[in-house]
Amino acid sequence: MLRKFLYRACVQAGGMIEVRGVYKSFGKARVLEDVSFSVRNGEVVGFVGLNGAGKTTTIRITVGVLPPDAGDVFIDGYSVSEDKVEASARVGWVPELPIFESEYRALDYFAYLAGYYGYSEGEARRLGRELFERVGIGEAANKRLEEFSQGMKKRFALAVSLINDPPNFLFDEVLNGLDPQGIAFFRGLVQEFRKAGKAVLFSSHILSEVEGLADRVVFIHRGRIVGTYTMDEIRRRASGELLVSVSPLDDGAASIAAKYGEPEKRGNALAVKGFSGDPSSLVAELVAAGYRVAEVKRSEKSLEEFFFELVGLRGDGA
Ligand SMILES: Nc1ncnc2c1ncn2[C@@H]1O[C@H](COP(=O)(O)OP(=O)(O)OP(=O)(O)O)[C@@H](O)[C@H]1O
Repeated sequence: MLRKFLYRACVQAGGMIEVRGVYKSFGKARVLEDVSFSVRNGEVVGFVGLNGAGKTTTIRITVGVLPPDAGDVFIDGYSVSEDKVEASARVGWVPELPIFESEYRALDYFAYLAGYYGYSEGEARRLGRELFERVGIGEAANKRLEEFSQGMKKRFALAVSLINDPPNFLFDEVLNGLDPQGIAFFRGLVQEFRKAGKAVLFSSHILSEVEGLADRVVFIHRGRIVGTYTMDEIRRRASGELLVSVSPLDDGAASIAAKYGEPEKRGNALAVKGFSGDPSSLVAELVAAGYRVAEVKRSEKSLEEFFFELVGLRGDGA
């Protein structure tokens, strides 16, 4: 009780998602093991892992449609196990493959769902038209949901998740199936959410997809959290190495290079991992100290390589 009170005193408009020590098995297969992470208010967090890593299962537990075997999730301080109604009212969810009663017309079904949030029929229809316009399905209000493409279903699910303007959002592979216009719209929406202090978690199996959107990335592999990095850290680490062919290749050269990254000897060159700064300054420093520099080249490590390295796989997934 005190926790909730303190929590609400600290965070008013914004949201907060805290996943704590969650375990889940399906039959004998353990799918989540001690999964813990949090998303603070005003923060957009990418949830990245390969197919089958456990992203959807974590998200379903977080929104309260699947019970954890152990551990708990707190939404704005409310436990999804013990304060289910409060917790789920504070979170919007767009599932990976939204499934709706397909024979309904979009606006009719929206109005029916909005009824759960206390909207009258007329208010619900007004809100529906407004949100459909906002998410780009204004023209399709009277279409049957079975005629919707996967991308349109996602947009519809997004409109539904916006009904009560919750302070927390969970998007499962939301960019998958959206056209470029849809992706641009989603990026804009996430910016708005960030400004409004909402907590946003969105899953993807492609790290480069979350670039430009996420402030931080939580990596999951085989049901375990294997790392959490800010996007800046990822870029720094993935910005790669600078290979400097320098002679003599001695400790003095390495200590100069150490100002720019982590140097290690490789063949007749110094590989400076996590290089940051201007390569020409390093060259100038080496030359001023009496070294000869034959070649300098950057080996760009892509974001995907960073990810594969983190989870201990090669780029081909082997
Ligand atoms: N209801 C279920 N019954 C049995 N196994 C399940 C069930 N749901 C998920 N799994 C298994 O749990 C593991 C994690 O699945 P999950 O859908 O959470 O992964 P994911 O990271 O979301 O993958 P993707 O990127 O493919 O969507 C997989 O091995 C999957 O086969």
